[in-house]
Amino acid sequence: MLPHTSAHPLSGLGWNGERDEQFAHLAEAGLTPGRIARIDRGQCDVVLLDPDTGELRTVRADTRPVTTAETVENPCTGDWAAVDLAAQPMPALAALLPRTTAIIRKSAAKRSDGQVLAANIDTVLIAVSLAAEPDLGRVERFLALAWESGAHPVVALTKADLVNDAEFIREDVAGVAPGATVLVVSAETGEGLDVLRACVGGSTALIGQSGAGKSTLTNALAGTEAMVVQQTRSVDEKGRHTTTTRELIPLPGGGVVIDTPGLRGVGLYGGDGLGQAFAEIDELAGECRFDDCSHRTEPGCAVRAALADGTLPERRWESFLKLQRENEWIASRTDARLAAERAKKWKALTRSVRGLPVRK
Ligand SMILES: Nc1nc2c(ncn2[C@@H]2O[C@H](COP(=O)(O)OP(=O)(O)OP(=O)(O)O)[C@@H](O)[C@H]2O)c(=O)[nH]1
Ligand SMILES: [Zn+2]
Repeated sequence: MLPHTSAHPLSGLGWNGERDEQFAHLAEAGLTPGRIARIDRGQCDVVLLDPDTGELRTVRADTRPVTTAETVENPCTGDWAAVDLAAQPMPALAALLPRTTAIIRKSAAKRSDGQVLAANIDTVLIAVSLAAEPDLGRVERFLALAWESGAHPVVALTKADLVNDAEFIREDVAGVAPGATVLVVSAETGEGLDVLRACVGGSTALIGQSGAGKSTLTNALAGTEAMVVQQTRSVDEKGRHTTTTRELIPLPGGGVVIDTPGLRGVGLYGGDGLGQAFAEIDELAGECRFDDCSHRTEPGCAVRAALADGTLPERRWESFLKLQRENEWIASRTDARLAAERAKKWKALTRSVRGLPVRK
């Protein structure tokens, strides 16, 4: 087993002792750990430590061996995978490690399966431009999605150089973002970037509307060292391949930014992210006289009372109801079931790799 100190060559990409332990059986079977940087129709770019040179490199691998009909289980950017470098005709993914977090998008209104956009994210960085008045409903939607993923949300109000009441707007946004960090930044003047850097250790996924300043923020965070992962020859190809790691961008101080096209403009998918994004409504509902209060006509309704005296703004309540309606259709397919299935598959796989029972 590889030592899991901070000096581990993969630790900058998010590898840690827990993953090292999970991977032990697979390493014994001759597989190499790698982090998926990009998915592309049946294949992916995966960043791994070359077993021969000990250096990081990007390898093109076949994703089909770990692809199933359950789309939410399929490999995505940010997943840690076990790579079979010796597979023919090209390297192939042999297994995915269990995810710590995942950003999931429902694929179409009538279908109940989701698409995983990014996995193993520690922070969801929500970029919101100060160039126009922030759409609080949209911010709330992003926040619910972020909480839902299991990662911690940070809202970056970008382009602060364009306004002179940034702090005022920050307070407004912070008011609809309980539990989240809300920062004011400018890539133009450098304002707030140090604080932002301190907030985005580990793996950060970027979401936000087109033009919100996501690419600019990534560049500011990554600096000129963005491309430390060199493109090198893949095992079975003569030439250099042309794909880049631009969707999994290593940061100079360690950690990565994940910026994939799929993340740009995402919806919601089930669960209690909504409860966290609207924590004060959750709390109010707990104070209603009836446990199953629908907050419409019941006596002793704390939500109605808060709406009446203005402590709960009508806009905030409407926004909550709208997102809740969007979420309802998915309620029967819980994340718990998906997690259980994944754990089952994982056990079966490690067992088959090693031919031994797996420790719990
Ligand atoms: N004044 C000012 N302009 C900025 C700042 N950050 C970004 N911009 C500008 O805003 C525009 C959009 O920035 P991008 O970084 O491309 O935004 P994006 O979110 O990546 O946009 P998409 O790629 O469309 O999703 C560009 O013209 C940037 O130059 C800033 O801090 N200040
Ligand atoms: Zn109520």
